[in-house]
This record gives sequence, structure tokens and C-alpha cells, in this order.
Amino acid sequence: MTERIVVVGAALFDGGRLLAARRSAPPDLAGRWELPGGKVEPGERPEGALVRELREELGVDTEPLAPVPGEWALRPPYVLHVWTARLRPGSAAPAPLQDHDALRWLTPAEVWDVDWLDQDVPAVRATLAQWAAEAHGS
Ligand SMILES: Nc1nc2c([nH]c(=O)n2[C@H]2C[C@H](O)[C@@H](COP(=O)(O)OP(=O)(O)OP(=O)(O)O)O2)c(=O)[nH]1
Repeated sequence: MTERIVVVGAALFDGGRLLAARRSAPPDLAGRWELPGGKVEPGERPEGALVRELREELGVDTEPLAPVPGEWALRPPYVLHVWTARLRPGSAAPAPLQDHDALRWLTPAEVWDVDWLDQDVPAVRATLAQWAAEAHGS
């Protein structure tokens, strides 16, 4: 059986906006936008990995909320899972400390203004669908 490694990406929401992060490395991904996060380590839960990665990469204290249903193929052996999350009270504002060189908080109308990694587009679309459903109370 092929090894499969989960990368967890955060749909981090604050004040009705979604955080997008621009990668600074590796060269083939640099300049493109993603949901910040990283690889789930052996024995770690995805939501635990999310909190750890967001602390390391952005210096924030976050609360995972719920998984976005779905799994998206990245380059083998990686697959992307997405969890919604929010900043905990008293958290610092996110800063591009590691792996990123720019951050943007996007309103629903602005989500497609950034150049998402191709492989992230379906995951962002699913996140938006869930966001819209929540906004309409369903
Ligand atoms: N975090 C994240 N990684 C993504 C996304 N889309 C995508 O193709 N990737 C790729 C980039 C990397 O090849 C891999 C995750 O790498 P990473 O560099 O974020 O993870 P990490 O912090 O755990 O990695 P490492 O530097 O410790 O090795 O998944 C995404 O939306 N978020």
C-alpha cells in the first residue's frame, strides 16, 4: 500500500474574512497562495498539527473548529485536508514568520483575487461552500 501523508491546511476565519498565505519556498511553489498549515506528524491528530503549524508559521494561538469534508491530492504521497479555525482570544495577529512572505485576510468577494496553488483551488472552493452554508444558517 502506498504511503499517504496528510497535510492539514487552515481555513482561519476572523471577522468574516479568510486568511490566505503566500509561500516563499520551495521555488516551484513560491509566490502562490495557500491555506497555511503543514504535515501531520506520526501519532498527531490533524487538528493538533494545525495548531502547532499555525503557531510556528504565523505566531498565532488558534482553536480548530471543524473539518471541511473532502480530501485533495497534492504531489504524492501528500493529500490535503482542511480544518476551519479561529484565533483564540488574546492571540497575536498572524505574521509571516516562516514559509510565507505575505498574508491577506479575504472577504468572500475577494477570495479569488489571489493566485491560489492549483491544487488548493478545489479545497478553497469547498471551504467557501461550507462558509456560505454557515452564513445562511444551514
Ligand atoms: N501547508 C500547506 N501545504 C500545501 C498546500 N497546498 C500544497 O500543495 N501544499 C504542499 C506544500 C508542501 O509540499 C506540502 C506541505 O509542506 P509544508 O512545508 O507546509 O509542511 P511542513 O511545514 O510540515 O513541512 P516541513 O518544512 O516541516 O518539511 O504540501 C496548502 O494549502 N497548505
